Order: sequence, then structure tokens, then C-alpha cells
Amino acid sequence: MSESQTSIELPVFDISQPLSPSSLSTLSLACKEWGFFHITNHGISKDLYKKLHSLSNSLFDLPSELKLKAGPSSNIKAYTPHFIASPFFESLRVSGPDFFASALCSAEVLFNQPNSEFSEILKEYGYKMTNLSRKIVEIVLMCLGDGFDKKYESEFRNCHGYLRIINYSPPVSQAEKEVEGLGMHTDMSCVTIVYQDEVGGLQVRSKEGKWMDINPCQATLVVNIGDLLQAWSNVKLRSSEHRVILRRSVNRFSLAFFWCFEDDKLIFAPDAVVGEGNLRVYKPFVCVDYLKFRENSEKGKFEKVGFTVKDFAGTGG
Ligand SMILES: O=C(O)CCC(=O)C(=O)O
Ligand SMILES: [Fe+2]
Repeated sequence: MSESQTSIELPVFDISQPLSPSSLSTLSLACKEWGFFHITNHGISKDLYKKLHSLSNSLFDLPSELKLKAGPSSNIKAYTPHFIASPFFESLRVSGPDFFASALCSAEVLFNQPNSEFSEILKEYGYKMTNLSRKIVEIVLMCLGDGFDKKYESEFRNCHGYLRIINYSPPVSQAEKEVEGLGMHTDMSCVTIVYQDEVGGLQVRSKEGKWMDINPCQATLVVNIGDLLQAWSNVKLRSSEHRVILRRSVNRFSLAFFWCFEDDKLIFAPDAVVGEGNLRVYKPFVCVDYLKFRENSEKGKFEKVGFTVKDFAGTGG
């Protein structure tokens, strides 16, 4: 796995300001070509990330038997242990809209006592991510056509979010130059907002199949388009394949916030989005059926996490 390393300089958008016409065309291009961009002025302080990182560390440092109390065979299923997504990946899921309750419940199970500091911080983070996701969907819809943000706002009204706190621990003695912390995949979201720490390792696959590094960029967050928006936009927005590579023997911390359609939403690209004379790339499908398809095709196959909405609802056209 030692390919020459190339990085991609993603455009950065100030999410606190209205987009200028030239920024809008840069954003449209980024969404079409890569499905990835950076945002800045997102309103989350360095201090909050520091706290989140250290609280998360205290959780991931717990013995495995304790962590499994919130694992896949528990009632809450919030903790994903090593060897599910990859041997080097573990994560804790915090679900919205009540991020406080979800974090409190996991902390109670894991630490044997409620941890209100942890829950308060996740409540704040979940709330901020929810607002950011709404703004991001708005600007991304603007890329599809003039006034499309207002026209299609209601389709996204029932979206919901969940957060994944991720700890990557590379092998102690690394014989290979790099290992996959998380294999190639696309996200099952409308949009995903990722915070990656300074270790780096997030990569996006170009249309030609080349892996490009998305280097950590001070005070910015990475945004990527997910499968649900790719399907809804008739592939005008790209949900691109990405993965995480571990190159150094240090742990990597990241937070991925997934903003998704409600489970029973019928995903069907609107006529105006498809455009006259164009064919629909996907058959209409119910959101939860796609989620189930992915769940069933990925279980235990961490070497090849690669199924997408094309495999599920593609018309072959
Ligand atoms: O850890 C990261 O930087 C990205 C994680 C990711 O792609 C995911 O959880 O879907
Ligand atoms: Fe992802």
C-alpha cells in the first residue's frame, strides 16, 4: 500500500457569511468533482475540541470488557469495538436529537456513574453540528439551481444527526509503512462533518482512482456529501469514496457527524433537480432499506467496505 502521496487542497468556505457568486461556483465544482470541502468560522472553539478529546480518551482507555458493556451485544449498542470496521478502529456513537441523554446513558454504562461534563459537552457539540448541517444543506442546495435552497428546504426538514467519536490505534510495531484505519467507503448520510486532529490520514479517491490526502487544516472542518444526497440530487452532488490511513505510531482522534434523512423518507430526485432531458440514475428507494442493505453487506467485511447506493438502487444507466 505504498503509493506516492498526493494531497488535495480543498476550497475553504466561511460558513458564517453569505456565499458570494464566485464562492458559489467554486462550491458547486467541489461538490461535483470531489464531494468534499472545508468550512471555517464554524463556531466551535479549540478548547471544546481539547475537552472532547481528553474526555474521549478517558473513555477509550477503559478496559475492553468494560467498553463492551455498551458494545454490539448490549442494549445500547453505542460502542463499536476493534475488528468491526478495522482492527485499528473503535468508536462511540452519540445519537440526536437528545445528545445529552444519549451521552449520559453511555457514560453511565461505561463509567458506572453519570458523567455530566461529558454529556454537557456532547449536547453543545451536537447542537452546533445540527445547526451547521442545516446551513451546509442550504448552501449545497444553492449549487443545484437558483432558489433551490428555499424550494427544497422542506424535504430536509426532518433530517436528524448522530455523532461518531473515533479512536484509531495503529499497530505498535508497524511492519508496513501504512495501514488502513478505516477502509474505502461512502457515507450513508446527506452530509457528514468531520473533525480530524493534527495526525491526518483522511484520504479521498479521485475519479481516476487515485488516493489523495486531505491534510488537517487549522480551524476548519471537513464536509463531505453522502449517498443520500448523491441519490436525491441525481448525482449532481458526489458522494466520493474515502478512507483513513495510519502512517505513524500515534493514536488518531476524529469526530464524524452524520446528517441524514428520516428512515421512512422516499428518496426520489425531483424533476427540476434531474433537469429536462436527463434520466434518473437511481430507482426511488426508502432510506431505511438502503441502510439495511449496507448493514447486511458490510458485517465483518472490514477488508472491503465498498458497497454504495449504486449497487442498491442503480438503474444501470
Ligand atoms: O476518521 C475520519 O477522519 C473519517 C471517518 C469517516 O469517514 C466515517 O466515520 O465515515
Ligand atoms: Fe466516512
